[in-house]
Order: sequence, then C-alpha cells, then structure tokens
Amino acid sequence: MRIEISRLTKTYRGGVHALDGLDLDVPTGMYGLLGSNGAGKTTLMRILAGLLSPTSGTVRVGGHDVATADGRLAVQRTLGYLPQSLGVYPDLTARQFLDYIALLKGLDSRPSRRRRIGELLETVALTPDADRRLKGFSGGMLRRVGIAQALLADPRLLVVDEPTTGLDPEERIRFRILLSRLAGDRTVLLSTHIVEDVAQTCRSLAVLDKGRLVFQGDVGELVSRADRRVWTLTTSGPAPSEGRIVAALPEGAGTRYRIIAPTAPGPSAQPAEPTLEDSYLALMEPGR
Ligand SMILES: Nc1ncnc2c1ncn2[C@@H]1O[C@H](COP(=O)(O)OP(=O)(O)OP(=O)(O)O)[C@@H](O)[C@H]1O
Repeated sequence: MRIEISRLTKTYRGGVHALDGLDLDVPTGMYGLLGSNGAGKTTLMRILAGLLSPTSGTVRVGGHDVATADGRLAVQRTLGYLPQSLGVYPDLTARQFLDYIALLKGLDSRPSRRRRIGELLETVALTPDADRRLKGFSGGMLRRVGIAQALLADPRLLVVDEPTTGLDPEERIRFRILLSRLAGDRTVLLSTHIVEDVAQTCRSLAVLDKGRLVFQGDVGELVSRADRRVWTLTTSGPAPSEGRIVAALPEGAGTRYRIIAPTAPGPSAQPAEPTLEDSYLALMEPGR
C-alpha cells in the first residue's frame, strides 16, 4: 500500500506551520518517520488517518485521495492507527475492550468477532492475559492491546505513533519484533523520535524537521552521509571545543569523546564508524 504525499502543508490556528510543503513517497513494508518533538509527525499521522484536514497539498493512500469523503472512507477501511496515547476503559478486560472496538468498527457478527479477537490476542502474545482487566496491564501490554485494536479490520496500512516511548528495554524489543513481523505484507509507518527503533526495524526512512522533509531514502544512505564526520578523541584535558560531542566515556585518567564534526576535531582524533544516531544528529546540525 503506497502513500504519496505532495506539497502537504498544515498550519494550525495561531499560525504554527506544523507541515510545510512536504513531498514524500512511502513504499510497502516497514518505514520509519523520524523527527524531534514538534517536527510534525503526529500531524502527518492524523492527516493520513483522516482525523485532520490539511491546509493544502494532496495525500493519496493506495490511490485514494484523503481530501474527498469517498477517499477518506476508503482509506479508513484499509488503515489501522495506533495513536500516541490510546484511551482504554480500565475496568474492561483485553478481550472485552477489543470486542467493544470491533463493534464500533462495524464487525457485527459475534462469531467472527470472537474468532478475529482470538487470533489477534495470539498475534500480540496476550492470550494468557486476555481476561484480565486493563488496569493491571503494563505500558508494553497496553501498547500491544493498541496494536491488536488497530489490526481488527486487517488493514493494509498500519500507522503507529511513538509506540515505544516509556517502555522498558525488553518490551521495546518485543514491540519492535512484533511490528517487523506485521510489516511482512503490509505497510507499517512507524513514527518516532527514538533513532534505535528505526535502526532496528526499517530499511527506509524519512526525517522531518520543523515540518520539512530533510531526508528520505535508505537507512544505509543516511548512515554513509556521516562518513568522515564522526570521530573519537581521548584526552585528560578539557573537553574538545570543535564539533558536537555526542558521547563521553571515562577511560583511564581521561575521557573518550565521540564527536560529530566536518573535520578532525584535534590532531589525535580518529575517524569512527557512524551509526544511524550519529547520522541523524549530523543531519540535524545547523549548517549541515
Ligand atoms: N492542535 C494544535 N494547535 C496548534 N498547534 C499545534 C497543534 N497540534 C500540534 N501543534 C504544533 O504543531 C507542531 C507539530 O506538532 P506535532 O505534534 O505534529 O509534532 P510531533 O513531531 O508529533 O511531536 P511530538 O513527538 O512532540 O508529538 C508543534 O509546534 C506543535 O506545537
């Protein structure tokens, strides 16, 4: 399911340009949308989900234009959305909550609802907890309930907004693996400010900054842009003043710095292999 976005802008009342002339093409598979807080990710997700109207520009999902009522309806039928914070009813069990959402989504037949919810609880590894009340669930378990509700209508496009924020490392890894599995035959658009989530799950990504696209392409291409721009330097003297320090590790009597800089930040600086995080930070540097 392809997403084609052209010259998309969204200006909120008050004049905030949350999206500013965005052109983006998202292919089938797992796709990362990376950007710092306020970059415009949630605004884009909400426009895709048909919950917010753009100020101008076009958005097509699987060929359907979300600006038209028919297009929006067609997109909503093929899209599952997990918002940043999903409201749940804490006194319902996971199974009851999913049944309630399924009813809202128009899945009228009780036997097929029961079957689908059983399958989804299995998919998100919550079968043993299905009849426990949601108020006892951890953040990671609630996120998995969120994915199950987004999958109820078997969408071709799954849009997930910052799903791993606040999860412990085990839950985060489990959640990433779940998303990668789900991307097998559908498009999963993962919006996040956590670079490692994208590094571990996506081959392609887009980077947003203040409503503008600053990169779109392969993860490897972004990483290679930081070649010869990442350095390590060990010193027992003052911190290096050139470049941007991204890590500082005590080493012997001194400190080992990791620095992003266009040229070696000192005579003893050694070039280092860039990670996606280095490359993302290099991209965000002023005057990149
Ligand atoms: N309803 C609104 N009214 C006015 N301004 C808004 C509204 N929603 C978002 N904004 C502003 O639009 C910009 C983009 O916000 P958005 O939530 O889309 O970014 P984001 O990348 O998802 O960030 P975060 O990770 O913090 O949610 C921000 O400057 C934000 O303050």
